[in-house]
Amino acid sequence: MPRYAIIDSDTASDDTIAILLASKFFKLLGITIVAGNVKFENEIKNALFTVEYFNLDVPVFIGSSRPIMGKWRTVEEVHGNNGIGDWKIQEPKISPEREHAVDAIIRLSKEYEGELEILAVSPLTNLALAYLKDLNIVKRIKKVWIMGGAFSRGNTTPIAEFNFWVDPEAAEIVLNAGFDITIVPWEIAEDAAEITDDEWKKIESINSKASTFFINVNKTLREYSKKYEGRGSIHTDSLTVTIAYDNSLILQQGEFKIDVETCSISRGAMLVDWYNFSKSKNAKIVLKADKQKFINYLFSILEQSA
Ligand SMILES: O=c1[nH]cnc2c1ncn2[C@@H]1O[C@H](CO)[C@@H](O)[C@H]1O
Repeated sequence: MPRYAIIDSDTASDDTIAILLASKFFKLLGITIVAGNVKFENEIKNALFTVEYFNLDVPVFIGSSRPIMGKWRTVEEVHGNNGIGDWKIQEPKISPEREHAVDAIIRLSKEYEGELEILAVSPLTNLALAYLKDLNIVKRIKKVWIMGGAFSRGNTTPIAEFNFWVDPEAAEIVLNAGFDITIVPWEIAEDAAEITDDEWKKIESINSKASTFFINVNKTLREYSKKYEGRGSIHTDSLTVTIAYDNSLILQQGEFKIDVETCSISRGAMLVDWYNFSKSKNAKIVLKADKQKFINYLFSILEQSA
């Protein structure tokens, strides 16, 4: 039985690998683009390039080019000016679909009612807008996997992770809509999705079409991580997609009421109601993930010279 998914992506560096993994693990019905990591035109181009490079038969839908309310900044310093390590690529020959991403999410949720999973490795703007346009989407979508939120070690502000920080209002809307949600937070990925020097060298030496792609698109991410965070690059989006595919990667999880702070200095912070003061729960959260299993999946796909 195939599993059906849409990946929602602000396509830069690790997002492209998450797209590749998702296309292997799921019947991928679409890539929906949302504002986040880098200039919007470059995100679209990176998604199209990924589809073309790996010959994927997956449509790309353009979504929201800005968050719902707040101001945000793109992070070219993390991903490279073009979002993929400044790799000089040719203009993709394929084009995005004319249908808007929000409409595509709503339509596909009807066509694949009860079977569609959303892999949200991005700010949650598109999904929030789809929900606001059609509240019944909640009943039709099987599962929402979210890469987002930090417990207390933010990668964008001292307390906020990038995806929640870019559009905290969207995150708050999605978290409280009633979806079946599992969140993979930043710190969990720091532990389970770091590519060390050793692993980076091993990937280089695979020398397949996919490993060459991996090294090129993640070059700036790696340099940034080494220089500013003092370790290897963190492949959170790829980890989230792999966890969605194989739940045995989850070594520990909990279910809590989770909110996102939308005010001033703590904007984008994830609030976990550890002691259940609110007497309610709205999402599961991964607390520990299996790094070895993740690496095995990643390497096995990079070794297939697609
Ligand atoms: O410094 C960073 N390291 C890794 N990913 C980042 C960084 N900044 C933004 N992102 C993006 O935000 C999510 C993780 O927070 C990922 O989805 C990634 O695409």
